[in-house]
Amino acid sequence: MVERRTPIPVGEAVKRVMDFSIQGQTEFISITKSFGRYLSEDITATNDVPHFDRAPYDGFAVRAIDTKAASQTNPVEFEVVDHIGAGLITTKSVEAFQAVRIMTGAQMPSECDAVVMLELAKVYEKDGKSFMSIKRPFNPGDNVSFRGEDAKDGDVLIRKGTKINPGIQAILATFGYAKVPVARKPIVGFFATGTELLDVEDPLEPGKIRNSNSHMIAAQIERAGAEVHYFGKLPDEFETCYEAVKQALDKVDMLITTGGVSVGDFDYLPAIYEKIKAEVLFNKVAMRPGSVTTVAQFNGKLLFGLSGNPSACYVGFELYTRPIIRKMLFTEKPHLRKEKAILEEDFLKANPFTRFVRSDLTYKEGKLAVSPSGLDKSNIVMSLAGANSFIILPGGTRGFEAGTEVDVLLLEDFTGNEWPW
Ligand SMILES: Nc1nc2c(c(=O)[nH]1)N[C@H]1C(S)=C(S)[C@@H](COP(=O)(O)OP(=O)(O)OC[C@H]3O[C@@H](n4cnc5c(N)ncnc54)[C@H](O)[C@@H]3O)O[C@H]1N2
Ligand code: MOO
Ligand SMILES: [Mg+2]
Repeated sequence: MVERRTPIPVGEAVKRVMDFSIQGQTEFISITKSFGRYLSEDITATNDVPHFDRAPYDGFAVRAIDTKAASQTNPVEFEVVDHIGAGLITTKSVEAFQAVRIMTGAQMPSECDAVVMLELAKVYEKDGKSFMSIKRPFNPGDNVSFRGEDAKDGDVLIRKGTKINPGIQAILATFGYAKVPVARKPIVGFFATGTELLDVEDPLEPGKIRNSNSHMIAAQIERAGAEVHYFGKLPDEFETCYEAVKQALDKVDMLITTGGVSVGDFDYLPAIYEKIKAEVLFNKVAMRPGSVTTVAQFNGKLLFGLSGNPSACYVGFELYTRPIIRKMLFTEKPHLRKEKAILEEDFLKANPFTRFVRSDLTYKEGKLAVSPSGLDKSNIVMSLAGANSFIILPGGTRGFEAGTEVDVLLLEDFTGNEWPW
């Protein structure tokens, strides 16, 4: 008698995975290697930025009070007592009707509170001394970039769990983070199972297919922010698969297999979980594709038995494996980000189970529009290339017409979503 499995709702399956106790770890890496990694601690300003008042223009630093009487008919003259560029500070004390020629980025002389742009000053020499004159008054603070205007010492600037982008790299450098606290990348191992599988470089043979899941999953692991550890492909042989899975578990933080997880005669994953005494969290989910997705735990490690069918495998990873990886990367929003979009074409199939349709989400005149990126069957590979999202069609619904607003999950987003969607 074939085993009967009871499907559980997607939300329950997600919860069982996310309740699994697994923590991220911090490592410190050079800032030069930190782009694209995830912060494991909040980043706080360690000083004011800028940490001194400075000139935002090339010009003359003056005391605003000395400029009050300046007008078109009454130029006011200043003696230029020093000349500084960025990185230098003046040693002069600026007295009434004196100015320092100052370049963008240089620290303001302490007595000065305004900068006259070069274009507004008339420059000349008299008796071997430098002078400039202006024909308009300035207020205190005019053309000054103030200490702390960009950030104040102690400000929390970036939350842990954020993916480091080029702007964050600039912030890390600004505050002297030569070593950056980032989440250690979880090591995600995986096997592709199936006697039918050929390697990419192999010529086709009758009954055999090239192993596409490995390359797809490797990229999904990387996109999720984890480290890929590919153990290779396995034939559908119980002992071989059992030994391989058992030994691989020591080398990884979690282990994925693709294929061999359904009720077929050569689907050995269920028996392997039993033999290693793994606790199965679920083995049937009310979703399409990916209903056979199985998750088990053994010795503090999760085992993801993803379907062999490419589309089902892809969806299973995004819904269950990616969020737990993201949790280990310290984010508070580990799930795929959900948005609403207008369905661009009819999708008239009924949905006994919740359906995750691989789809192409675009902007149309300021709104989000979405359409399936190919055939909606779990064995289909081609629809995956154009998929940047999943349309969620709830279980128990009949069909959806073009123009309907639907929920979509974003695959290329790195901010994420809290649970529930
Ligand atoms: N009697 C039943 N049969 C099936 C059921 C069921 O409930 N009762 N479920 C179906 C569903 S739904 C799915 S999904 C598949 C899941 O099968 P498995 O996860 O056991 O995967 P396999 O049987 O090993 O392979 C399925 C399919 O995928 C191809 N495959 C496998 N690995 C790869 C790979 N690395 N690259 C590309 N393609 C791969 C494989 O050749 C098969 O065609 O079971 C249904 N059957
Ligand atoms: O698990 Mo299967 O992918 O539902 O088609
Ligand atoms: Mg099978």
